[in-house]
Amino acid sequence: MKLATQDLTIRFGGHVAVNGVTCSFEPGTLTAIVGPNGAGKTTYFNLISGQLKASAGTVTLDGRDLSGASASQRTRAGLGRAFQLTNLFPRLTVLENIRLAVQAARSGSHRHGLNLWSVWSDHRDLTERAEEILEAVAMKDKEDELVASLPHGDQRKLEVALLMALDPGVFMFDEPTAGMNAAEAPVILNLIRKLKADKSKTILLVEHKMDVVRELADRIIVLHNGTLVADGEPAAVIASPIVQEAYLGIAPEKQKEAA
Ligand SMILES: Nc1ncnc2c1ncn2[C@@H]1O[C@H](COP(=O)(O)OP(=O)(O)OP(=O)(O)O)[C@@H](O)[C@H]1O
Repeated sequence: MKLATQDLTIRFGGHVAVNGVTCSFEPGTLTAIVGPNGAGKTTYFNLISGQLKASAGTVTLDGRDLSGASASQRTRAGLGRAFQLTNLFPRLTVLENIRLAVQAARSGSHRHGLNLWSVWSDHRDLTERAEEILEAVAMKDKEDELVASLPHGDQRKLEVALLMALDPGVFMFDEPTAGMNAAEAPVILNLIRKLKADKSKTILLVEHKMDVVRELADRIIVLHNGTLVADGEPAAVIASPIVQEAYLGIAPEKQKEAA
């Protein structure tokens, strides 16, 4: 799905946190969003996903204007953001949570009425799909554990699993490996690599780790003080003076020395 923002802006009192950002994101492309702390990256995500209402500007998905839509309406329209755990059911197991998400994603396309055979076979299909997803995030061995009892890294992996289960057109990841250990992070990066291979998906990634950005991004956009200051092919954007200075903190004279 094609996602676009037009003049997207939000003010908090006198502070403009996102300032007239116009940008579009195409299927089959992973765009990394980088910028210094406080640049407006998470706020931009919140405006796209509907957690925050814009002061001005629009968000469209395949040309459909979602600016007035709630966060859950945007999710239904195909915008997928890695969920916070408040969206999970803490007293259900890992498998039950993922199965519910798979079911939510399929509802509408699988209506069989009250036929016990189809209810049973649906249940089996949903469980199989949920188990596949748990396998992909290396959590199959935890499927019977209660979500509330999971350590932090597993909870983060489960957020990604939930997003996979919902199978949106647009995937939005906000520092997906933050707080993960050395064994957990590669699992998530691998999943994002696989998603990239599915050319129908549009992927947005807010990420501070430049090695991850270099490897995964097809394109980088840079936010600085809420404004879009660079947009393009990764090598060119990383090499640009504005990124060297504003993001990597290298002063212009040091850039000359480094060159
Ligand atoms: N709800 C809010 N009320 C007031 N100011 C806010 C609010 N949310 C964000 N801001 C401000 O907007 C600016 C952008 O914040 P944001 O969290 O989007 O930056 P970021 O680029 O994601 O930073 P980081 O890399 O540290 O996560 C900051 O100055 C922040 O203090």
